[in-house]
Amino acid sequence: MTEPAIHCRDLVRIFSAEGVEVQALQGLNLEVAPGELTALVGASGSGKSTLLSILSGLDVPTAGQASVAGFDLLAMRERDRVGYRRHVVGFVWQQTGRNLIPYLSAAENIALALAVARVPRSRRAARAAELLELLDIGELGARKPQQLSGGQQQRVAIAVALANEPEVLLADEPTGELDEANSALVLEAMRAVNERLGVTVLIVTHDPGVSDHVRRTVQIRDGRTSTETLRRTEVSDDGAERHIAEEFAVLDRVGRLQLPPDYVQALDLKHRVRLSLEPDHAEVRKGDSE
Ligand SMILES: Nc1ncnc2c1ncn2[C@@H]1O[C@H](COP(=O)(O)OP(=O)(O)OP(=O)(O)O)[C@@H](O)[C@H]1O
Repeated sequence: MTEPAIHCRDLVRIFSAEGVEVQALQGLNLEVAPGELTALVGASGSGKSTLLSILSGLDVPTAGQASVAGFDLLAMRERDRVGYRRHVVGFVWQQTGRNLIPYLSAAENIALALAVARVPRSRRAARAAELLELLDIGELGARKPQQLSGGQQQRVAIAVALANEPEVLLADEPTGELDEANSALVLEAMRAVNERLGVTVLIVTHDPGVSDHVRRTVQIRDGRTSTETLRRTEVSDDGAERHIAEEFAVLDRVGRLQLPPDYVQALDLKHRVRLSLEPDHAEVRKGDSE
């Protein structure tokens, strides 16, 4: 079996602020295969940014396991972390200002990232042009960020993030400051780089439009992965295409799963529930006898 590009097992991150403990991640499990394009969604405060900070090597988990492209994020020393951020992962942040240097042109921003990635000077201009072309903004290389639309800036940011040829591209709300049309272009660009370069992509987002661009959406609730939606297209005999989306609950390694809150509410489930094993399924029923 190939090793997952992203692997988190029982991941815990506890923040202590003024004597109060916040469990941002409470035993999160996630596997992303190499070359997969996955969206991570969840309510505000569910732990998405915390997870992304850990995966990008900016934050260290309290307990559990986390590895990206075979790099163990708990065991890594500070010096290795710098190398990891420089060579293994690429990031795109929500704020366009955090991604690009305002006084450099799009091509110069990419060339700078190439310099940091130690690409020889003689190859930088051609590589920058290639990346701009890949992102469909080949003609915009000479423009400074403020001369570009938000969507164009984020596409330059993707090119910058790809400069070091990362194995994994991480994006935190890359469409958070964009309108619907620009969001679609940026998500499409993510999909295109995933397909053409084979880079593994994980996008954290609130954007409901993301479902049109990714096959797998993982939902985080209260610091754990709770459900997943997988989409596929079926072509019937008469050639008609049908888009199918199926939602799954996630079962962890020891057999735990989270029931969706609307199920719990609809059946008024509390504290204890009855479980029974049927030939081809399991049943969950209200536990208390009336
Ligand atoms: N540095 C910190 N110190 C204390 N608590 C923190 C810290 N960072 C995050 N938290 C808490 O951890 C929980 C998860 O936060 P996180 O930012 O990961 O959520 P999120 O899903 O990314 O939310 P949003 O969608 O609003 O960005 C929240 O309760 C948050 O208040």
